[in-house]
Amino acid sequence: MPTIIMGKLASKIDGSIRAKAMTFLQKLGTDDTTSGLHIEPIENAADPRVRTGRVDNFWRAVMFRLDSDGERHYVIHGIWPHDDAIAVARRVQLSVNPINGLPQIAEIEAPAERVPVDTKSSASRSLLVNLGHDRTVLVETLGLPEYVADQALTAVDEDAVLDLAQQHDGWIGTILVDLAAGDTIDSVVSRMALERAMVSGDADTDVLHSFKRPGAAFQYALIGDQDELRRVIEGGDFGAWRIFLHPEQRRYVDRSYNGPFRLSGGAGTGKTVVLVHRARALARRDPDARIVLTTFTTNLADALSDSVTQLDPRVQPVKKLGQTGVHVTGVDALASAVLRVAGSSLAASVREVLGDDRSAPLARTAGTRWREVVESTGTSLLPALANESFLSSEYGHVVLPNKIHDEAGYLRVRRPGRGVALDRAKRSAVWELIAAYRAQGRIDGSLDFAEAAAVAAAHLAGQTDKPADHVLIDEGQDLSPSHWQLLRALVNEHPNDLFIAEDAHQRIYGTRVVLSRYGIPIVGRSQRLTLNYRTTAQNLRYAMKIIEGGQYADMEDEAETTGYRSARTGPGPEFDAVETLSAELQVIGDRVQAWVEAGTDAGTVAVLVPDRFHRDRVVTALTERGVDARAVDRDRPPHGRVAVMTMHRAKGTEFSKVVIAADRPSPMELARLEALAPPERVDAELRRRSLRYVAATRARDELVIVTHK
Ligand SMILES: Nc1ncnc2c1ncn2[C@@H]1O[C@H](COP(=O)(O)OP(=O)(O)OP(=O)(O)O)[C@@H](O)[C@H]1O
Repeated sequence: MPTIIMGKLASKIDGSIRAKAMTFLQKLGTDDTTSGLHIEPIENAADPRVRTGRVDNFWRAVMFRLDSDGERHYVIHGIWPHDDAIAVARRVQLSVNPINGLPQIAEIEAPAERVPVDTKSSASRSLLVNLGHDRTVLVETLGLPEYVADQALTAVDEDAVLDLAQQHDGWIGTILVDLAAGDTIDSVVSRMALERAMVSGDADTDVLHSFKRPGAAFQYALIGDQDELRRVIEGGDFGAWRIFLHPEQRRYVDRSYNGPFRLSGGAGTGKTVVLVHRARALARRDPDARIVLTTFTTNLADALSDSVTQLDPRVQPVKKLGQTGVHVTGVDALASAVLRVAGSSLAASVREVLGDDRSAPLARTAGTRWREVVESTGTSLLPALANESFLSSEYGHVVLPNKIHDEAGYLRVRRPGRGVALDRAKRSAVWELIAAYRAQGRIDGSLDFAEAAAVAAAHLAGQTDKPADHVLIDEGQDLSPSHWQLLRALVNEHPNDLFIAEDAHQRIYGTRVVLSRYGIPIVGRSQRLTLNYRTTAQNLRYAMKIIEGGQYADMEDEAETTGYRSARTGPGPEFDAVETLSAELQVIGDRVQAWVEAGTDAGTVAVLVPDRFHRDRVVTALTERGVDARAVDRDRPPHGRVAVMTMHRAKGTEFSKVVIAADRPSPMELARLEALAPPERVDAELRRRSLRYVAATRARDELVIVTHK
């Protein structure tokens, strides 16, 4: 039975022939002598291994046949109309790159067709020359084909190198993107896992070996079975993440870590993809393992769960914490699950954390409680401290994790990283409010979300028999100290216990956490992803400007860096300035309607707005114009309808085309910010910027920003 090696290019099959291509490839993978396939060599072909096959009367597949150790492989290069396919088949040549050992398909052109490049005259204006590169290093260290190196060396700026990268799928394009972003040669070699070719032959065995190198996996996949084949073909470009992993992603999926590991990376750099693949890899490696895949909200968990099933239908997420398999859930739901099964033994943990009892620990305290307490308690504190934002953060970062029960304990406790300094009198006044908050909780018998996580953590900390073997966490930047205590307590300390994905620039909730303060030392086990797969270079530049200059720090308390790059290009973001709300609704309607009327699937369009009030107005305005739009809240974005959602809800989603209604803060919001203590205000400003950054990075292709004059 021949093995199919699917190229990424070939997986982007025209929708109209997808079903026929599937039938063709299925038959080929079963028996290449099946009648009707017409697997034929081509006369005078540049590569004697090239074959064409009959998909239907009109379409032909172009492939390479490789025979090694009695096994046959077909590398699928692509599918074209008959005459084009023959022409392509004549001129393509498969070889092993003699420098980096990766497979390379070159098109042998007539000499006149390739315009000679004058690298000398353009050298002074060349981006890559100015970055210190020359032809020798591009060709002899990285293995770029000579003509690609020459073209790259004449490109004057980043855009010109990216344009060239667009013409080369796979490792050549990816290396060019890295070079355009200013990477050193050493870091390109390491990111792409380039290794010197061991054998420089082009025998079938050598070529086959080249397809199995990590650097080739981003472009080629050895298809194991018919189901996988179907997923590759049906998924097309949108499904590429399931099959074609960048060597860097592959490394983080497969590698074993001797303790908690942190993977950071900007929006769209494939962090979630790594988590989902890693969950599957862990489940495959140990079918008895209990794997928890968690994130900040239930919506995000639903999306993660969908991705696990899309990646591999055999890894069906399991419903209950503690079951063998992959359990996908929001972190607060995780806390509730622990409390539910704890039963009567919970009382001791509640007392340990809060110093008192709760009669209904499964009920959640209302989110308005801090405000009510401040309003109903006469306090000597200035509004800069007597507000929900400061108090809930102080409670969550200092009081709960340290299990403080009384004023004396609060007066003694260290408050690292809290920014706002508190003298003794202020601490006493803060404690008075905290005590009032707790007293109300006692009356209700309930716990708030942070308390629930802290109690669940305390309950698990006392157990040796943990409910999980591996915990994988997405959106780590938004989690609170008690979430981290819970996650730490969920799994014993051992290799591959915690794997954390985070992006400091996308923290839109809560206050920053330093992991080592909550029993999660990373020490040297952290890496960053920098290649953005979602956003075009043009839109990425706009998004990066939003966070430029902000003092962001990561979960190890180090300044967060950027240096993100995109392999995709497209139109730059467009801006519409309006004066009134009705003008804004008009502009949003015009943009969305134009896209839909031009044939864009409405389900790939989204409008992102600051709040729910705004959202409902946009939905009404779009509906009145006859555009099928829906407000998205707890449910998944609708198929075939324009999604309208808050920027907070948009976290973790992506669309082809996005309109952002970038409202100015309301006078009330400005007054609220103004009243905060300076460090809190600085942090609130960072979160506001992060929210705009999150929104600006949701579009794959086109972005429109509607601003107020
Ligand atoms: N190896 C890959 N090949 C093709 N597409 C990929 C690859 N890895 C990720 N993608 C795509 O890039 C997009 C972003 O990936 P993902 O959601 O994992 O990024 P992220 O870093 O978690 O983003 P965010 O932080 O914005 O949620 C998705 O559309 C995903 O399918």
